[in-house]
Amino acid sequence: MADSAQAQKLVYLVTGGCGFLGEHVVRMLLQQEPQLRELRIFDLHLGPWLEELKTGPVQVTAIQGDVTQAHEVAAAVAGAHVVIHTAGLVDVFGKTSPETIHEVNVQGTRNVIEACVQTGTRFLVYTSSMEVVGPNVKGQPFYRGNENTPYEAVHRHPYPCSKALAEQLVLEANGRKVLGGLPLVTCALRPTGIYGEGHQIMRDFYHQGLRLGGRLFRAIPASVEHGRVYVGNVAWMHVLVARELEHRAALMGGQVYFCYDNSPYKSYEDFNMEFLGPCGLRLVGTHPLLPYWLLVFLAALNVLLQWLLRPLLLYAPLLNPYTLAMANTTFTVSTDKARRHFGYEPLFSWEESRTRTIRWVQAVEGSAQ
Ligand SMILES: NC(=O)c1ccc[n+]([C@@H]2O[C@H](COP(=O)([O-])OP(=O)(O)OC[C@H]3O[C@@H](n4cnc5c(N)ncnc54)[C@H](O)[C@@H]3O)[C@@H](O)[C@H]2O)c1
Ligand SMILES: C[C@@H](CO)CCC[C@@H](C)[C@H]1CC[C@H]2[C@@H]3[C@H](O)C=C4C[C@@H](O)CC[C@]4(C)[C@H]3CC[C@]12C
Repeated sequence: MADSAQAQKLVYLVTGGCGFLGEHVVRMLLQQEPQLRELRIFDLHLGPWLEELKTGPVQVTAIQGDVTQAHEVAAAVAGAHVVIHTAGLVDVFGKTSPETIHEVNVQGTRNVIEACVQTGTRFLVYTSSMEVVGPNVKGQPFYRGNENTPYEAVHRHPYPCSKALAEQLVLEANGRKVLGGLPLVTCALRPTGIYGEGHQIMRDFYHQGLRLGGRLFRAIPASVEHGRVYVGNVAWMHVLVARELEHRAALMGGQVYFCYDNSPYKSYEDFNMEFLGPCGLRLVGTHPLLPYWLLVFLAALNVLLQWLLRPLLLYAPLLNPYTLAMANTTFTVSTDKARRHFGYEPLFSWEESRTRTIRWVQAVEGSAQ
């Protein structure tokens, strides 16, 4: 693929290309992949910003479609050299049913794999998640672990269950013969908590802080480390993996890679303050202001309220037993596997990631006034 004879010859498909991560992958591909001839963007909801991309040298094809519909996926995949499958239902707040999460994340991924096999697409990059590993239901810490660190990955929540099943399907599909007889090459990227421009939960915390008079209240001990990675670096990893899969198929096929960069190890709340602080918010308390048992109680109460109110409205607050466990369990990554296997170095330094995210929050602030 590196031959100059093949310059501007490649067709890529990004599923979920209008999501938070997907948009960054799309923009990164257009900036950093000189061999791109056509970029297909497949999503349930197409963003208006796609229009501005259509004036460049690469043909941008927007496809409104549903990954749960095998025929729609097959039509989008046909003729693509590489598929980057980021589409998924990211729901840890009980907004959607477990069945729907399974349908989109697991059956949707199965449809993508089958479409590759049936139409002859050889390279598939899957956006998995740290949650495929943990934190597990026992709340055991994963302290600066890597892809080989032993950890009991046991889940009950529909979202991590679905991501784990989908990842397994993708890895097992590595080596399957696609139309034409050549082997499918797959791999999975596992981001930790992604942050950056477009991060909805950061926006929610920001607005919550504004409603509380510029304050947020510490709920989680500062000593609990939570892994975070900048969206631009996650997108860059996807671009690199997609590019290198053909050249290093034997090494990279069937592999998993955590997504990492130089973002500091901090608690979830302290990390958010790196951006919300410069935007005028203050985190009150050096220790959690409420005892942990009370948070557990409030989280359980939210589940009950969600269930009681379901016939009337969707009550989906940030705090529930699962999100509390996630925020309250150390889970951080320290690895260089991506560097060793495909030469990954973060494209954005921590300072730049931070500055970009702060600028984005400030713009959100401007637009909210
Ligand atoms: N946000 C994070 O912190 C994080 C961390 C680890 C992994 N991930 C994974 O990264 C991927 C992208 O997550 P995100 O945070 O950008 O979420 P997102 O919700 O912003 O983006 C997901 C996109 O998928 C699309 N989509 C959903 N259902 C679809 C369907 N049935 N058919 C077609 N498209 C559909 C949505 O419209 C959306 O544009 C997901 O697979 C998620 O599991 C996210
Ligand atoms: C107890 C609250 C007091 O402030 C804090 C609640 C925070 C939670 C809403 C978030 C804590 C950890 C987050 C998750 C994590 O960063 C990794 C994720 C993986 C990814 O695949 C999807 C998003 C998420 C589940 C992310 C969601 C929000 C948290 C649970």
